[in-house]
Amino acid sequence: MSSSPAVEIDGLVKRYGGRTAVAGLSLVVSPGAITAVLGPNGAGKTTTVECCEGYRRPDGGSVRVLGLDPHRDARELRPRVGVMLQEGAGLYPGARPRELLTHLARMYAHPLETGQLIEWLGLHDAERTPVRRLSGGERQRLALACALVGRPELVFLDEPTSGVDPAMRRSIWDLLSQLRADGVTVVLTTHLIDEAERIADQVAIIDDGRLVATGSPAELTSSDESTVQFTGPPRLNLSTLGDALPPDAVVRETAPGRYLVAGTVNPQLLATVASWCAAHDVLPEELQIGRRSLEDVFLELTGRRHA
Ligand SMILES: Nc1ncnc2c1ncn2[C@@H]1O[C@H](COP(=O)(O)OP(=O)(O)OP(=O)(O)O)[C@@H](O)[C@H]1O
Repeated sequence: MSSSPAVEIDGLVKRYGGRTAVAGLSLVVSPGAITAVLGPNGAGKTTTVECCEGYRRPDGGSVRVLGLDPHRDARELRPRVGVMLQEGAGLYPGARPRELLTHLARMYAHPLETGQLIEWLGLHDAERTPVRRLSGGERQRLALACALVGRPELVFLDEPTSGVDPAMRRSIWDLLSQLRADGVTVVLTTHLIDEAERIADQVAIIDDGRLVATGSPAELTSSDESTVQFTGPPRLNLSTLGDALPPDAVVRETAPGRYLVAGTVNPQLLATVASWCAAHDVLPEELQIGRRSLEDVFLELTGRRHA
């Protein structure tokens, strides 16, 4: 497998009239990996992916996909790249899933077997239903099938599991993991942080048209900072606990009766919390040490503005 990047975005800028949707974004996507692009609504995820798909022309910077220019080399890239647009856009409303997939399969040299795709994506009951009558989740799955039917080397999936029920979501995750095992590069956008955490090798967090963090889920959540959480009676006066904690630690009540201490967690910090509880006659029903989740990191990086 080649080790050159599957996608290389360098200083990408895209404007819509006076609005800058992507503001100098750089990102390198490794081949044969699953990369999840996360970001708040309007962060510029779809615009970035559409520049990679060749649907939009950058106003600045450069994009290389499989070493090629998505616009200039569109013809060469088409058979090698699968695309799933947001909410299954681009499907003919009158087409039926089986005929649509069979038709698409004819355009590729080594397509996947249509029946197999229909089975993988649980579309057998809907294979003869016109697209316009499919449920939202069925349409999503059909769009995913259309992106995969040509056996692409690289797929761009815009929110592939949005509107899909939990069991089917897991099947899609399994399918994406299988694609990765076969050496396919997957780039997906999602609002589901647990999706990124479970299946992505690389996560890219975008905010305001810029890349604000990238790394594996473990890299993004690893830090000395962690948390102690405990439960007790609601509305405890935390000021004396705050005074007893080291300067880098903070405590707050996150929900009635649920308390969170964030900082450098070590045995001394735990002892401080336990002795404060003893002094205030608080028996914590639950007391646990936790790592920052990817969601904590995401909200820290993107949430302040939206809070
Ligand atoms: N064709 C367009 N014309 C004008 N503005 C647009 C156009 N497409 C997108 N935008 C704006 O560009 C910004 C980025 O949009 P984009 O769809 O890339 O964000 P996103 O991160 O994919 O958002 P979401 O999570 O809501 O799908 C938004 O403010 C959006 O309103």
